[in-house]
Amino acid sequence: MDLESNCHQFFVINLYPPCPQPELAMGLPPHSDHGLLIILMQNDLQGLQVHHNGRWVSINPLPDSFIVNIGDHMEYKSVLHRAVVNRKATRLSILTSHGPPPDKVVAPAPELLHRENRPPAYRGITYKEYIELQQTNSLDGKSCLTRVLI
Ligand SMILES: O=C(O)CCC(=O)C(=O)O
Ligand SMILES: [Fe+2]
Repeated sequence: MDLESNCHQFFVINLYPPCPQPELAMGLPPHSDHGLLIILMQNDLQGLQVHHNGRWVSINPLPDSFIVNIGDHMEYKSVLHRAVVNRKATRLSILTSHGPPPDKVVAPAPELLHRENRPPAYRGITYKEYIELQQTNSLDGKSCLTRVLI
């Protein structure tokens, strides 16, 4: 397989400086990640929270470990998460995100729809357009997947 033309990798660094009023600020608003697989490392500070059973749960950083997230394009439940800030120290997270090429239209696989005899639940959209949609401020705390539901 020609990996260069069949996938797209992002490298992201998030820097969250100390915040005097963390209860009034948000490091990164709620979202689920685009792409297939996201591998994240962070310094030894809490900040990442996942939405679980209707509430935000803080993820304790484990030394020498990565957090692996499933992205929206895996068609498996991607998790809604956010990053909060703190009063005392700078938090850093570094991640790579792996997805299809930007111009690739991602849509439910016709073979699976046919086998299940079901209409598609999502409209087809290029990976690039999906990322642009995900970066808008109009998601209102919801996963971008809700924007491509039919
Ligand atoms: O800083 C974090 O732990 C989360 C970063 C994140 O969710 C992202 O960049 O998509
Ligand atoms: Fe994320």
